[in-house]
Formats: sequence, C-alpha cells, structure tokens
Amino acid sequence: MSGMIIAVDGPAASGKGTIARALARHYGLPHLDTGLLYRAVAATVLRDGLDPAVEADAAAACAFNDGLLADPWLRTDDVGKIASVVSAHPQVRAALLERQKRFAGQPGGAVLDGRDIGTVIAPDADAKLFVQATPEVRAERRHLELQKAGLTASLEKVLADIRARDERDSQRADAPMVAAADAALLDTSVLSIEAAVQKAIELVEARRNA
Ligand SMILES: Nc1ncnc2c1ncn2[C@@H]1O[C@H](COP(=O)(O)OP(=O)(O)OP(=O)(O)O)[C@@H](O)[C@H]1O
Ligand SMILES: Nc1ccn([C@@H]2O[C@H](COP(=O)(O)O)[C@@H](O)[C@H]2O)c(=O)n1
Repeated sequence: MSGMIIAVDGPAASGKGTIARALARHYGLPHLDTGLLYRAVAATVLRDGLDPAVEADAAAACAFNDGLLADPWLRTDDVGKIASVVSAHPQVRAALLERQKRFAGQPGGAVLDGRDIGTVIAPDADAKLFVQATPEVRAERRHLELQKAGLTASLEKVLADIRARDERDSQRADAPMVAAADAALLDTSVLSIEAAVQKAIELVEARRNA
C-alpha cells in the first residue's frame, strides 16, 4: 500500500526496531530508526569531548555528518545511555524534528520507530503501535545481544541501565516516551519475534480497515 504512515514506539529492547523493520519489508515502505539520530548526537558529544548534560554542547552536536549513522559504535549501550541524556534537551529535539517529519511525510508513506513518533512526529499516522515488554525480559534480550557481541556486562547491570533509561525517557518534560491515546499496545514479553511481527501486521490491518 502506498501513502501509509506507521508509527512504532516503545522502550529500549522492547522489539520495536525488529517489528518496524519487518513492517517496512511487509508493506514495501522506507523505514527510519529515529533512535539512531539521537545516538549520532550522543556519539558526536562523546567524540568531541562535550558535556551531554549541557544543552548548548548537545545542540552543537546535532550538526553531525550523516556518514556517522553507519558506524556500529552508535549501537552500543554506552552511546544509547548518552543518547537518552541528550534527547531530553528541547534544542536537540527541535534540531532533529524537521528531518523526521519530512521522512514521515514522504509521498509513498513510511515506517518510523522511536519514542515520540505517534505523539509528536506523526500524530496523524495511519497506524500506531506501542511495543512493550517487561524490564526483565528486555534486559535478558539486551544481555544476550551483548554476549553475542563478545561483551561481558552482568544481567543486573543491563537491567539497571534499562530501568534508568526508561525513567529518563518517560519523565523528561519535552516529548516524553508515552503511548499515544490511539496507539495499539503490543506486549512482546512472551512472543517470539515471528509471533510479534504477525501480531503487529494484524494490528496494522485492523487500523487500516477501521
Ligand atoms: N519477540 C522477541 N523475542 C525475543 N527476542 C526479541 C524479540 N523482539 C526482539 N528481540 C531481540 O531483542 C533485541 C532488541 O530488539 P530491538 O533492537 O528490536 O529492540 P528496540 O526496542 O528497537 O531496542 P532499542 O530501542 O534499544 O533500539 C534484539 O536482539 C532482538 O533480536
Ligand atoms: N524518537 C526518539 C527516539 C529515541 N530517543 C532517545 O534516543 C535513545 C536511543 O534510542 P534507541 O531507540 O536507539 O534505543 C532513547 O533512549 C531516547 O532517549 C528519543 O528520545 N526519541
């Protein structure tokens, strides 16, 4: 289908990126992982020795080179943690807003995943999903991912980081992580990837046909 906008939000390691990519493949739509933009700002702050807690420093890092988006370093938990610090600054959110809205508004439609897609970036999206899973399940998934990458953080540390990130992302004043009032909730805690994707397609179809 052309022209459909699908918004996928949810906390860290809930599976929203996996689902968003699968929906994009299924419907033949372009996909934007908006978390990567905040990660690029965080990586620039770290690389340039700036202070992520200082809004002007984080805002200066928004002029990153797009080549950075392909750097695997951006996917690490250290960068993710700093991303959730810089993303709380209104100037950072404002600097990244237009780019995301343009992606969402392209004529053929799009799938975007993040924290504020259904509420701020694409409030008129055709279908909105809020993907959830318990913090314990999310920590296990992330821990497994880290183990596969040869890293050795303990499960307890990964869980503590996930809880801290949830707290920062949901409590910030500007565009906090929250399910849009018209989002369908999808809890993936006890679903395999295949079952979660199937459920996501069913929910999108239900919204399309509503
Ligand atoms: N339903 C599922 N069952 C088991 N593992 C899953 C499921 N969904 C995703 N995963 C795995 O959990 C990890 C996190 O998934 P994913 O990257 O999609 O989450 P995310 O919400 O986009 O995370 P982040 O916000 O940190 O980018 C990945 O290793 C993925 O393969
Ligand atoms: N729309 C978004 C997307 C992300 N963030 C912030 O970036 C951090 C990293 O995101 P990941 O999806 O790659 O884990 C995240 O913790 C948020 O702080 C955001 O604010 N809005």
